[in-house]
Amino acid sequence: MGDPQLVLLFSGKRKSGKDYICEKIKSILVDKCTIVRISAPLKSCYAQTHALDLKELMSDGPYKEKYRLDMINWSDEVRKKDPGYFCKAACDNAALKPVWIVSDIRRKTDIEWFRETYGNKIKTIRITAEMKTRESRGWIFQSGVDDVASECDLDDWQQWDLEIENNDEQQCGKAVVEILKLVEGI
Ligand SMILES: Nc1ncnc2c1ncn2[C@@H]1O[C@H](COP(=O)(O)OP(=O)(O)OP(=O)(O)O)[C@@H](O)[C@H]1O
Repeated sequence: MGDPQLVLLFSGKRKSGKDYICEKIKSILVDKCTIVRISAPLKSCYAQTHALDLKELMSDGPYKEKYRLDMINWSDEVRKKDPGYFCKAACDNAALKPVWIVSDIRRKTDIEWFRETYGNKIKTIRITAEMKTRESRGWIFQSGVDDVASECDLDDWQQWDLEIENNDEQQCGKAVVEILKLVEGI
């Protein structure tokens, strides 16, 4: 594993647009960055141990939603033994680039692991969108998913380097400008 110069940690509720914004940043920074998904080793390990289709699980469709609840519960068991397990696995597999875009930070323990590992190279970014926006993007409240730690643990965390709203393209454009300021000089 090579160390990056800057690690951008993105958090947000389901359908707030984490992936969408991370892909936009990636399309601008291109070879300077890579997207790191904590969900990647998590899903690959889950698919392997449960004999499931990893490609479908990685996509943004009904297959992922069908298994989300069970995956959350299974991954919680792994985290109980080692809270940084999936963060470390994701970083071990990440490409050597100056900027890492971690698209799916969900827990305080995720941030703690990155802080312990990468120190002041980390910047934390919270993406928010109104409930009606998230609904228009397909979000439907699901008990056991939207009311548990994987979705709510960072709701009361207040040390974000950047808090951005993503309800429309205009806000998204502003957000991208703010995020790119964090990358200046790298
Ligand atoms: N600013 C935007 N303008 C238009 N569409 C958007 C915008 N932001 C997100 N979307 C769309 O909303 C949907 C959800 O976005 P995305 O998958 O990025 O959310 P997410 O926060 O990663 O969700 P999840 O946690 O469920 O993976 C996608 O179809 C995406 O294209």
